[in-house]
Amino acid sequence: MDLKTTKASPVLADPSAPISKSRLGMHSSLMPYSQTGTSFPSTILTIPRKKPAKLDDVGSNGWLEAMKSSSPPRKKILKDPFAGVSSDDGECAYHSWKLKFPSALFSFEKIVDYARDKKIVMFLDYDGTLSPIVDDPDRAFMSADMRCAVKNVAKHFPTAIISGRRRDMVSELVGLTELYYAGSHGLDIKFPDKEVNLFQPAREFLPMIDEVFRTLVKITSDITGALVENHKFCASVHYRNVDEKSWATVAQRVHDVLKDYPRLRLTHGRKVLEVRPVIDWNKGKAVEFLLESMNLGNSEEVLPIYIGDDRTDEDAFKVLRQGNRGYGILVSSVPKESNAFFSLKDTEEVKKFLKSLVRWKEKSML
Ligand SMILES: O=P(O)(O)OC[C@H]1O[C@H](O[C@H]2O[C@H](CO)[C@@H](O)[C@H](O)[C@H]2O)[C@H](O)[C@@H](O)[C@@H]1O
Repeated sequence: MDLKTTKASPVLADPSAPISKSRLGMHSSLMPYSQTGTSFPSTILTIPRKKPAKLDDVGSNGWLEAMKSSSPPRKKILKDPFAGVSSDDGECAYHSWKLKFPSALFSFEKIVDYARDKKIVMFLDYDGTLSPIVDDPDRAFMSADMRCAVKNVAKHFPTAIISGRRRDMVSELVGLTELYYAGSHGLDIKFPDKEVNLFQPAREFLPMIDEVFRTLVKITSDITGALVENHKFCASVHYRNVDEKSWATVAQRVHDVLKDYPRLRLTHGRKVLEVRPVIDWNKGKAVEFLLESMNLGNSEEVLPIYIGDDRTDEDAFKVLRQGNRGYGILVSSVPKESNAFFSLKDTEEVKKFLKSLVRWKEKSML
């Protein structure tokens, strides 16, 4: 582990110690609906050696179901709670869903009213949040206008990009050196404008990920449309461009490879299978770590806002919700179960929200 910049260590000495309400920065008054859970998840890092439970075929362990429901088309009945319940009357379902997850644009006054005496810290996912979902992951570019919006946000609030992509790739796509970057689902963190200051809690997994990446490339090479990306601390197997009839083959082959790697696990993203180290670290832990590193982890005066569209963003939403510490905003145009508080429909609405925040801040400074 290489940790050079932070004053506060992310590793808590006693994760079971009680945490006071003031430390949590409780602010239930603005919650759109009732909150549960007040315990602060510790940022302590553990690397379990235990073999995770695995089932023998992808049909029986829900992989296929999860694959079918990821990134769902609007007009489809879906059972997965993370996938939504859209149907032919999808519009209607979407509107009633928004009663539970109100639009962050519609609730903007409420949000900034609450933020008035607080320091906002902005966390942004990349794919599906800053750049629209496209078929080719290499062509997921954010618009110049979005870049400008993020740049302006970062002038006023500490801003971090938290992505499943490898850090150097996402930082190149965003192209703003003044931001914090957490790549590989938070496993590779870099502070702004500093070349060497990194936090990489899964360094020991590098050779293993590299090896598994090569194997995944090999075993999917005959599946038309399959694409494997090496994200340094994790690997992604894309099936967005694979004929649905072959999804079971993709799943089974990835599953078979993972049998030989008990220290790796699989998570589901949007038409992507993500192979990650079995360590107690995720986007939520990265958010906690970054707040601590900024010396902003322990205050009622801080309001973290996290915007993301994916299941992996749920870990971050959960952290903000469990501690009632800040706001998760889910980007989705279909109803989905989520730990977020608010919603935005798409990247255009994300941009509007960011611009509104900048306008509000600049006005408040006059
Ligand atoms: O955490 P994120 O920044 O949201 O990254 C998650 C994954 O994003 C990318 O894949 C997704 O976007 C692609 C481009 O729009 C799309 O083709 C793909 O189907 C989506 O899953 C990235 O390529 C993955 O490696 C990331 O894990």
